[in-house]
Amino acid sequence: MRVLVADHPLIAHKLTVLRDKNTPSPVFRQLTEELVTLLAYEATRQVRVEPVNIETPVTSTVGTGLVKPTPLVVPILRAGLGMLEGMTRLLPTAEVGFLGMARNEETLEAITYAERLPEDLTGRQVYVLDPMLATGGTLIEAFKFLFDRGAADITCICLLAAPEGLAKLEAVHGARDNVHVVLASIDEGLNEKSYIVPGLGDAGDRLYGVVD
Ligand SMILES: O=P(O)(O)OC[C@H]1O[C@H](OP(=O)(O)OP(=O)(O)O)[C@H](O)[C@@H]1O
Ligand SMILES: O=c1cc[nH]c(=O)[nH]1
Ligand SMILES: [Mg+2]
Repeated sequence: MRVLVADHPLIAHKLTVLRDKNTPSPVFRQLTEELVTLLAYEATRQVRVEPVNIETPVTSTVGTGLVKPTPLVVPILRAGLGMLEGMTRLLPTAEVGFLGMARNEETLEAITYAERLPEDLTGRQVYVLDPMLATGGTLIEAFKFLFDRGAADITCICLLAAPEGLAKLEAVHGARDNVHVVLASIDEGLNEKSYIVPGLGDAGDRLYGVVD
């Protein structure tokens, strides 16, 4: 498993505004999209490409095309949905599948309440979108789902991770060279409610303004 924390002053700045409890939902949504586009630039470094022959107005040349089938992007509802637009802006031909998952805030168990993915993911590159990696329970379930269907490799883009969640993911997938996590920040840790500290609060609530 490879973990990459994107190191860029604009990412740090946008993340700071996102963390601020006074940032309203419309600004939060806009910043989330912008951050994802910046992180996606790093996360897609290993996207599969092949040579393609094209004609420019001047001559024939060999360029670069995405290998088909193109990658599958999987936002984890709700909060991951706020990252979709920022991702598809960079990868407009990607297909999109959906996983609806919610963490039970008492047991911290991740429950899957919706799934709309291709049955067969054999050989596919998959990009999972979820802003928060807290205990890691949600991503471990999501990755299991995708690998069980044959996904070849998984790159997850998150905004924040807690060291505890990363360690849990590492314990399950550490030996794999086909799991990548791209982040804007590794925060200090989890509080007594397993929220990320300093964090940004509940990402779904802040994106959509509904407190659950
Ligand atoms: O690493 P974990 O401890 O599993 O927690 C992280 C999960 O919690 C949040 O979703 P939530 O369950 O709040 O659902 P929501 O997106 O509908 O708000 C977040 O978007 C992750 O999916
Ligand atoms: O800090 C956290 C932890 C889980 N889910 C969130 O949205 N935020
Ligand atoms: Mg939530």
